[in-house]
Amino acid sequence: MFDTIESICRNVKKNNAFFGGLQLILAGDFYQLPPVPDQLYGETGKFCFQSKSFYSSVPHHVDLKTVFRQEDNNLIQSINELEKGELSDDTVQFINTVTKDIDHSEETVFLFATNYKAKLHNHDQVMKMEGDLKTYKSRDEGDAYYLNRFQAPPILGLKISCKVMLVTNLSDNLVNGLTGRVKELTEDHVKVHFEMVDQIVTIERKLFVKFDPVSRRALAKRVQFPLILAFGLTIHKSQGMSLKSVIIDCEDAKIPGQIGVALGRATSSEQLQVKNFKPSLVSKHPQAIKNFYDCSFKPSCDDLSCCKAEFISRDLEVDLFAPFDIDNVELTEDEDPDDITGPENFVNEDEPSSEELPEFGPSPFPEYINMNTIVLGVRNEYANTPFENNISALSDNVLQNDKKINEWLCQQFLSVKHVSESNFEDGEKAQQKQITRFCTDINSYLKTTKYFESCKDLLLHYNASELQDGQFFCTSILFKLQYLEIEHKSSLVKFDSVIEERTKPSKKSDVGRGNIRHIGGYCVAKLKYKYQKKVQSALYDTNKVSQLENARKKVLFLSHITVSYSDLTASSTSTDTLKTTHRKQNIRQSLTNISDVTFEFFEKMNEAIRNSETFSNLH
Ligand SMILES: Nc1ncnc2c1ncn2[C@@H]1O[C@H](COP(=O)(O)OP(=O)(O)OP(=O)(O)O)[C@@H](O)[C@H]1O
Repeated sequence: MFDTIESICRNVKKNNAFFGGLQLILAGDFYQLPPVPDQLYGETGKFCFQSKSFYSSVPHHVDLKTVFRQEDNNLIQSINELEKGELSDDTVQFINTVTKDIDHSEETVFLFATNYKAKLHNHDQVMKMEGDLKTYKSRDEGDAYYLNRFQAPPILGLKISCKVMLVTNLSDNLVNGLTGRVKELTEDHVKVHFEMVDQIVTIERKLFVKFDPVSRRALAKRVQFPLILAFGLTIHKSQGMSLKSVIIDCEDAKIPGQIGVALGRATSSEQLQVKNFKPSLVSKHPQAIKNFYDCSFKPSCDDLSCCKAEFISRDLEVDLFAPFDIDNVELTEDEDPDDITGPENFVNEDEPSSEELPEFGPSPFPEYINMNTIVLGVRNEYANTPFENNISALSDNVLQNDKKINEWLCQQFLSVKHVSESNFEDGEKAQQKQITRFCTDINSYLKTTKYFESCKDLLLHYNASELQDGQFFCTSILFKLQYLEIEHKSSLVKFDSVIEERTKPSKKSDVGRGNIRHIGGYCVAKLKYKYQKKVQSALYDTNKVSQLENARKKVLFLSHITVSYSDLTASSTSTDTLKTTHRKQNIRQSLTNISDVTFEFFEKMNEAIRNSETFSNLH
């Protein structure tokens, strides 16, 4: 973003100095909330000091050290430590002193870590107010994913006197984030009194568009009043505000700096209440920020002549700091147990050469493969079908021990054996996972040109009138070979011991158990998302009160069985499973982690599924 703005300014001003020669003063605190990535615009969430042109165009760096918003030193120290993710005992102690209920007033603002909680709070507050509720449904068009991300809501429920916030810039002083109270509600407009600018403004519906810069078309459009309820806000939305009375709910806060930003809104600790705080919710920013602040490369502000420097392209190559790449997750080199041997692997394997083929003569097949039985089985399968005659004719050749078809059968048997050897451990009973891989590889083999050509050669040799029928014959043989191989591999251990092993406590590997934990977390996250959507679709609808209550309870329950990643690492007794869950999560650990008790539930469920499998239904 920073580089783009720099380049646009240069182009607009037709001046090759940085930012087209414009003078800039940038103010910011990188220890607050990190940038929000936007895939559509190629924004990876990097900090602006990681932009190529930052150091050349903004050489002077001044630390502002005087705090004006707050006077209470305990509060100031706590905010600083919370933002940096370095908590002292004093700060934890201070937060414990601000957990008591405060007296609510009209001024009190509730802050939440998630949109879901803020929306619910606003719904509850407006429903509690006296007066008629007026709902405004948005007119939507386009992709649901982008529609969900518009600030203006799909249903806006308002009452006279309710607290609202502008979510767009209407003029120089009517800006995004300005709060006010509703004075009048009509079909076409909403009148709002904005106390800060002391203005009563008539607000009309506005068009919101999410534009795709690549295809140059709108992905989603929404027509709605540019307002949201503002009894409760997300911490993100509260950035920049000063609040005289604030209640902060820390539940689900997981972004570095988030709780610090929330406490940083309070002007004093008297009218500050912090709920659901746990030190484990506080995480650190990337090291790149510390590097930025520690940097000694800070020319004084006495000589600003360097700021007049012309744009020199090589300056853009200067890279003083190792870039922080949010996508650069360190993955372990473990082999992913979910990976299955892809078709390419098999296709690239050399097929058994003809020299390896057993001599034609006495049966070259082991005792568990009886070609006559296989071929008769295939013949029976196609009895009373249009393919019956062709398949019978081919079968006859096998039954007459004809050389060509026996060679073909040997070749196919060797191929199946070859795949079997690469999937099953020698002399050990086949596991379900190995069987799945084996079947996948056989399927891949059936798609190879070599297999196709060998069938064609065979069928042309016998003048099979319908090549397609012949293909059915060949493939059926292959499937029967596959089945017999699986049966053989599964029978290496006696059935009794299979049952015994299945009823024994699980002996799965750490990776296997980690996978169960990860899948469990995924299921919980999906369910939670589903019920959150149900809740949101029932807001402000008096016909859906029970649906709302029901779904709300489910979300609450699902929230209770999830834990933050740091809590999990600190308290889990199944730490062996965490390596896998960590590997499967992205750098922010934003996937849902389940508690140990919930994990045990999923493990038992998995065990029950395994136990319900029997030898007879393996195929
Ligand atoms: N020099 C000053 N003298 C008196 N008051 C000041 C001064 N600078 C800022 N303030 C007051 O301090 C409060 C916070 O200022 P401001 O919003 O600029 O800080 P900020 O660093 O942007 O805060 P944040 O990033 O945490 O939102 C405001 O109420 C502002 O009026």
